[in-house]
Amino acid sequence: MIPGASSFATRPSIITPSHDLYGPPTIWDFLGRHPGILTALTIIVSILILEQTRYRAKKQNLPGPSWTIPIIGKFKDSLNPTLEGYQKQWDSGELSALSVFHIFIVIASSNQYTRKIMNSPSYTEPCLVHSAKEILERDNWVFLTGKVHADYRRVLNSLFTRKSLAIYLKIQDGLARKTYATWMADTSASHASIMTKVRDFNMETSLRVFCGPHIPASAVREIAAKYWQITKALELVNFPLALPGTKVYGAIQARKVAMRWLEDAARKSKIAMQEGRDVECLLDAWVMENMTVNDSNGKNKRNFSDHEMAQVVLSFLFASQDAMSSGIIYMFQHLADHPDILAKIREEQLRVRAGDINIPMSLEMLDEMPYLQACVKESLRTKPPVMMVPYKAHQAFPITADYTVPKNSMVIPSLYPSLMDPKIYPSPHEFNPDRWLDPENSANKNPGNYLVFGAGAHRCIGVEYTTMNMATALGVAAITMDWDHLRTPESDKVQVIATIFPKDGCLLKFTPRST
Ligand code: HEM
Repeated sequence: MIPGASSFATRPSIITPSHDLYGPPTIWDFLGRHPGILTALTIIVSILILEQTRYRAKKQNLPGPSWTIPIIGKFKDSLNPTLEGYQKQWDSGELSALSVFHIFIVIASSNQYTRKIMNSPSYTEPCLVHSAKEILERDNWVFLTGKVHADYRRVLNSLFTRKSLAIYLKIQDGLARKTYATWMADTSASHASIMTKVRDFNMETSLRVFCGPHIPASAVREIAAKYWQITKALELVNFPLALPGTKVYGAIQARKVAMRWLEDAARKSKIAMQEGRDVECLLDAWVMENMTVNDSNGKNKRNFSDHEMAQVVLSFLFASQDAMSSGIIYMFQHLADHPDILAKIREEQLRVRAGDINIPMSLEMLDEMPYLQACVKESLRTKPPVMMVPYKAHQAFPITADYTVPKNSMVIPSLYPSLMDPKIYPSPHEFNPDRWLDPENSANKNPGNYLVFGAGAHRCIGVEYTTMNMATALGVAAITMDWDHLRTPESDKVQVIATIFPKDGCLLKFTPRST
């Protein structure tokens, strides 16, 4: 008897199969005849087991799925994010875990851990969404960290001084009036989604504030039209390769178009300032700032190239286009749904303007409009355009005594739960600007919960700019227009596209203000 034959009789051999003797061919017979396939399968199975083992080792006791979908992980969910999905994740724990395309992700929901992530630069740094480096280019200043970041940011802070803001405010006021006139002139439209209207309005405002007369109207239209490609690519994790047909590829093409115009604007701004023309926009303010610094202190000369200046403007567009559009859309929706609050805004507007609705908004006037400012603050709190900010742990980060975020993981502070904390903001979903008017209110007593603009070294550089722009857009709207909201079952549902928008697109009808 052949040694081992008895075992062959009970278990078909993968070495010497005999169909006649042992019944129909099995998978083992097949693999026995194709050892290459067997090896490949063994390798794949080992990789999959390793993937699960590594995921579980990183996750430890954190809430989250106990195994990850091979290779893609939660990629499908990240393609179609919903507020409900995020809420489920936040509800699962102060820290929770998941994995997408082998990227291990820790999500923080509590105010304590959220702030800790944003204030621990020795362990963490912002990484924005996965596609951001492809879209903005890797050498964009927003990816700097530590001292180089702080130094660069100091230069950019000088573009948001009160003197510069006053120049931008004039542009914002003028464009709001011009834009609203076209919205009201459109008598054909009954209630219609304001998504595109507001995005175009916001893009024109941004580009005129940033580039002034140095960018032609055709370029503003072209960038506005192409920018949607960038918005669409802002998913937490994208398909890893920027191949033609992918969203990231489309976004890169849009960036190239925008950068050509922005570089051209930087070049023209330098010429205009050298010719002694007035400062009319952010680029002009920057060029003048450089010229002044260079005159008084030749040693610390830092001349920014057209490309660098264009990259900064692109980073501002990137940071503001979706967030500001979301903020303005929700502001219109909130005020349409709260006519009593809109009436108080109007009363304040007329009082500060001494009845003259044609006076352009100024910083001094804004200072005298606390109710308007409270409405902007509350609108951003109840519908924060940015709900989470992706960071990366550049080294193992002991976030709690029991858990260390592994090096190179994504670690995501969530802003939304802090802004909805019922202990700080009773009836958190209620749009209640009054909570900001009483200095003793828990909202004012706990500024650390107001995370609309983030916290720490990378806190939004455009906070004052944003507040001023939104207040102007709303103040001018309140005195020049009436707007009616067609509420639908989707009005209060949230659609997540980079930021958040009402699911029905916010259906409004604008008419000239009758009184
Ligand atoms: C409603 C409007 C806006 C919201 C809700 C918003 C929110 C945010 C948030 C949450 C961050 C991340 C902060 C962090 O990591 O701690 C951020 C960063 C940033 N924002 Fe805004 N933002 C808005 C408008 C703007 C505007 C208008 C500009 C430019 C004019 C701007 C420029 C930036 C920049 C450059 C950063 C990165 C700062 C850095 O890394 O140093 N943002 N913003």
